[in-house]
Amino acid sequence: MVDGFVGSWNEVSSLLRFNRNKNHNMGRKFFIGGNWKCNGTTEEVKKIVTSLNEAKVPGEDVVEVVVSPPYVFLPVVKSLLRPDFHVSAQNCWVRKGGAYTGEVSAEMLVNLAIPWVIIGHSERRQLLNESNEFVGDKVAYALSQGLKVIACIGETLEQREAGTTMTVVAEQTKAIAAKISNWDNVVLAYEPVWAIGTGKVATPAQAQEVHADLRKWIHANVSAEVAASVRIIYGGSVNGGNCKELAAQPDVDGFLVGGASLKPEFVDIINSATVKN
Ligand SMILES: O=C(CO)COP(=O)(O)O
Repeated sequence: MVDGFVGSWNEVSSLLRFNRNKNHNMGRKFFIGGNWKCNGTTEEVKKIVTSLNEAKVPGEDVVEVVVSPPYVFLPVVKSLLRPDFHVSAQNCWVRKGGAYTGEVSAEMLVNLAIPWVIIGHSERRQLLNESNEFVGDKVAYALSQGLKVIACIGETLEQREAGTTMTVVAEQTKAIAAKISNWDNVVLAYEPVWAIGTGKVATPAQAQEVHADLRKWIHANVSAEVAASVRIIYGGSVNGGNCKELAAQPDVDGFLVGGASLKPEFVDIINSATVKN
């Protein structure tokens, strides 16, 4: 009797889980990040916020929207932005603040109630020599302070042409996995370097292939649970024209958008979340 009850409860709960997953893409809410990079004046930033505030987009139950202005504009954007959208910093320091001229600490972001931070963007990896290990340390420290992290990975054109894409992104992910034990507040952004700012977007098949392989890697090296639940978003020349086809890929859980996040087409990209429903 007890066994029968346990059995049927397991059946019911797995059925519930199945239905929930079927409707919501394994429970992974679509995520749209707008990385404004090193762009904007106060006036321009206010204009972008005004147009975002007027935009018609699906509710927070369907899509999570996070915009990432430069540090100096974080307070103004946060104060003006609609409450269903959130803000992110583009970087933070690897440990507690102190004598680190020019840096901004995770504690400061928390103090300003900035919930998200981008870490390991390829522009920082390339231009500022941020290593896999340094990125892993930064992700771990930011999480330890209560921030949510968009952790970026991705291969260069040379590495793709040499057939090492998966090795490269697995190494980058491994360096993060080595430093953290809880992935609940991590979104992984796969951003092939050759696609960033080049207009050369990955094909939906290319993006899907890497995302699916990454999920398999996480399944084997982290856990089945994290593999099923972690959101893997794509970044690199996403625009209003190509977002729907990319969004339709089963392992693409959203986008990290650069150039197009400064333009009205960002709203179309947010609306591509409806492809999943
Ligand atoms: O780097 C990116 C987002 O972080 C992508 O930039 P683009 O969308 O301009 O290619």
